[in-house]
Amino acid sequence: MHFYGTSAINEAGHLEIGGCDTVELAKKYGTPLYVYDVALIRERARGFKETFDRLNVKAQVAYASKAFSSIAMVQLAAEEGLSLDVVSAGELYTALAAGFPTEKIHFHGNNKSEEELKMALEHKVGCIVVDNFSELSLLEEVCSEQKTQMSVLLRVTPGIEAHTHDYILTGQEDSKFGFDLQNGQAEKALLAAADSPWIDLLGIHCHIGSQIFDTTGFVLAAEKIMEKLNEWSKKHHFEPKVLNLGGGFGIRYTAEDDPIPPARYVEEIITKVKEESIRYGLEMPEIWIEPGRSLVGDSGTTLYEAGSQKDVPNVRKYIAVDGGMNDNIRPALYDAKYEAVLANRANDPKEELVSIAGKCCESGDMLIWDIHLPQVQKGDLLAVFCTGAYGYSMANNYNRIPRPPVVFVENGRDVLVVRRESLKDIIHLDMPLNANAGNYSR
Ligand SMILES: Cc1ncc(COP(=O)(O)O)c(C=O)c1O
Ligand SMILES: N[C@@H](CCCC[NH3+])C(=O)O
Repeated sequence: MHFYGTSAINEAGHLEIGGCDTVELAKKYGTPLYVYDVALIRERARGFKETFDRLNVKAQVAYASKAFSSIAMVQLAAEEGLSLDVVSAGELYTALAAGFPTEKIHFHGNNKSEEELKMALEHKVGCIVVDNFSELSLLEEVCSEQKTQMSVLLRVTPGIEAHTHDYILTGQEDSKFGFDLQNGQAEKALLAAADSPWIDLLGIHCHIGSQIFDTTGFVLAAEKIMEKLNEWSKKHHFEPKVLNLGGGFGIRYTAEDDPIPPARYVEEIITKVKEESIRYGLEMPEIWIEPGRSLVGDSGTTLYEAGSQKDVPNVRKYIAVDGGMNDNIRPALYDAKYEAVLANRANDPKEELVSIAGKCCESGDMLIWDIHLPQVQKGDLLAVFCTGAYGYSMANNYNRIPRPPVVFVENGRDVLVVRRESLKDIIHLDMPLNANAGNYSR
């Protein structure tokens, strides 16, 4: 068993996280339940920041809140001195509700609405990452209407095929994101932005994809961008203050994953940008990054109760749990792999090979195919590791299943930070068609 952060087996043979017994947590909050190891999030955040400090580079580490956004999570990011990447009015609203310093918010998205841009301006976010020409003109309109200048990064697509799942690749030429660096679009956007009295062009942004295990793609992207920046400095006297190289740093989900330490990504990116700045005689820009998964991914564990079982002789044994693709759609969406243990019998020998199914009406609703576990009994507690990123944030109510609560644990204390959705919550947006609405309160 691989232990993440503060996870360990206690004297009772139970999995504990943050000094809290997961069996007790399950009793107190019910299952399914997301448990976040706060100390591990802090350690990851500090690791990134210390690397920049050690290398003496001006930087911002922005937490990509799409990985897991909640008021408490955003407040934790603020406590750790992180900036924040938001992609929608909803993520921005969460940040505002959390009292996050708005000048440290970076607003992303490939189809921001006029309302979203107005909201960003009204709350004076730190910068808007402009994705395409339509957005550039819409932003100009909104800024000129409100007589407000806005700081901007231009998102470019460098034409890099990083090695990861196709659905989470973003740096390749054929992508819905960003201005193409090679075909002249990015340069056109640069000129348009530089020409606008309403836009303060801070620099360039690039994000090549997610769950990437080596530094080659990042280094190549930095190299390609620096080459263009050299060209643009000569042709257009443009030198960026900021170079944002996005997130995407891979983490360990299973024994098959062998990620490099987060600091290595940062070190290699910085080394490349420094080298290229010296080579071209350019000022070293501030380096911004926006990790999501590598900040919160391995700090999250989901607890489930084992329920019904189905044995298909000579084929496989299915163990169904009380959650599934509602709270973790990644296996269905990306064929993502996870490790798990029986949290109430963590020392018991592994005796059988089983597959963990969810409770949705979908054959693809599987959490884990083929895992060795002790003989699972109804009522056992299954802990699935590494569900901290893109678990809760992509959770859904398919089959009208309420979303689980989220608990933060640290130093033996547990704090409920997102409550469980109730059946009332499930129907609270519904409008009855006639008076026969039944007796259930809404
Ligand atoms: C623009 C942008 N920045 C940052 C991230 C965070 O990526 P990750 O969670 O892989 O670090 C993403 C998601 O892939 C993204 O699209
Ligand atoms: N949601 C994805 C990654 C995409 C991240 C956002 N660009 C995942 O779970 O791996």
